Amino acid sequence: MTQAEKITVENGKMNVPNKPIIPFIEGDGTGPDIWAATKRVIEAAVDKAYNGEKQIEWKEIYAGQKSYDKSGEWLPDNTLNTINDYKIAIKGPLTTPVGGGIRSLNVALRQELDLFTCLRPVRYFSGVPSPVKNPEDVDMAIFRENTEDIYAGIEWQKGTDSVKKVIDFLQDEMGVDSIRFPETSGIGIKPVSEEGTKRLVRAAIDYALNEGRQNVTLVHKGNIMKFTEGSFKSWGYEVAEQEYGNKVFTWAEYDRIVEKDGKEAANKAQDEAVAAGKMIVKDAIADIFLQQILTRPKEFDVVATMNLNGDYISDALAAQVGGIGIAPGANINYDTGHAIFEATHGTAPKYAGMDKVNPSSMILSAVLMLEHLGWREAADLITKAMDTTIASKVVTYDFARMMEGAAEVKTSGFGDELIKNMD
Ligand SMILES: NC(=O)C1=CN([C@@H]2O[C@H](COP(=O)(O)OP(=O)(O)OC[C@H]3O[C@@H](n4cnc5c(N)ncnc54)[C@H](OP(=O)(O)O)[C@@H]3O)[C@@H](O)[C@H]2O)C=CC1
Ligand SMILES: O=C(O)CCC(=O)C(=O)O
Ligand SMILES: [Mg+2]
Repeated sequence: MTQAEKITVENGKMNVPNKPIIPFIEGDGTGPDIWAATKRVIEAAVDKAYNGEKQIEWKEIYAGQKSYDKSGEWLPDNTLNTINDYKIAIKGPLTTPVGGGIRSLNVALRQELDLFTCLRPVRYFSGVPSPVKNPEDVDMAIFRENTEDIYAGIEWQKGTDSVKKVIDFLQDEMGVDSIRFPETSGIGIKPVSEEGTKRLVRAAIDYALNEGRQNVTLVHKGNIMKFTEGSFKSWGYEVAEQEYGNKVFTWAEYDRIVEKDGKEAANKAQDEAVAAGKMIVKDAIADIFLQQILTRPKEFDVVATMNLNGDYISDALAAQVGGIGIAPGANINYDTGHAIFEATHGTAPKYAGMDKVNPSSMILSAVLMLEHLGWREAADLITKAMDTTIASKVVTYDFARMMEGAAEVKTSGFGDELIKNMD
């Protein structure tokens, strides 16, 4: 029997043994339902692809309610240390209360392990019911910065001594006179750094070039938040031009040519760059971008954006290809090789324990994990089974309610169906 071993990373190269130990967090709410189906599907695919030559040994680690009930801790050090040590993990969603209580454990995992990219690929599976006319036009990969922004949760509550101190400082020492209601305001801080932006944009450009994509769009609200979102745009263009100059043509370059030689010259330069096989790096302001991905999604391939924008954009795009039930994700540090794979959606608490929700988001996150491990044969088996199963209209409630002639199955039943359709 093959000995189970840790995945290691040496000189930036990941070594995956035939029997890697992979930690998992079951998650809160519907997490246990979707994890049970996901685990069975992964095991069946690996078994089928490698005839027992490869196998995953699962190692349960704890976070969220299950952890709190067990040890009184929401996110024990042991969980962080284990992921740090074993490099790759997969998790179900974890609850974050609104307006008080603990801060997001999901965000804490990303920050503590410095998983600076949240990669969320969004593509259409034929037959999935969608609210738009041409959902197949959506094929985008979102690179969401995962450690900074207003999402970092640096904020002070209204009426506390701390918020008073911050407001006094802003008014007395920084000359701020635009806090509309200082006595009743809470305050949040939005850190966005050059370092954080550049490593994220670098990851997005590398991905786009490797995947042969045509463009990367930097999405920001830099007209309003000039030194955070606006700087994200400038630093993004900087990294594109300084590090990928011979492989990309940027809209910053386009604008410089317009200024110097006019629009015709800029259009000509862009056409020549595209003809020479260069990839376009462009940008869009976040509000209009949300309209454009709906009206002309074909124009966007890879999206690089900040944390909060990325959160909104990923749920919005998921809706276009059939909803959050089929939206996978991965939190990755491309420098250290650490990664946690997780669905885009949350705990969907009203369905907890009902064996009802769609496990596809978590299963497709597992596909990303298998691809990350280099186990493409197993990943492809699952993706193909997903195609076949959806085409046969055997689906969970979320798709069944929008699909004519569907046979509704439970979470576990959808897992069974995928396993049956693996060939
Ligand atoms: N990474 C993570 O762990 C995340 C955690 N969360 C947390 O999850 C909790 C609940 O968040 P909430 O805003 O309700 O968002 P959720 O994503 O949990 O659920 C919202 C709705 O989306 C649909 N949905 C979600 N998951 C599925 C699925 N697997 N299959 C089919 N439909 C699904 C359901 O729609 P319908 O009602 O129409 O059937 C559900 O009611 C919060 O505490 C939040 O902070 C949120 C996002 C990510
Ligand atoms: O951490 C949470 O509870 C929400 C996170 C979230 O919505 C996301 O990462 O997409
Ligand atoms: Mg979200």
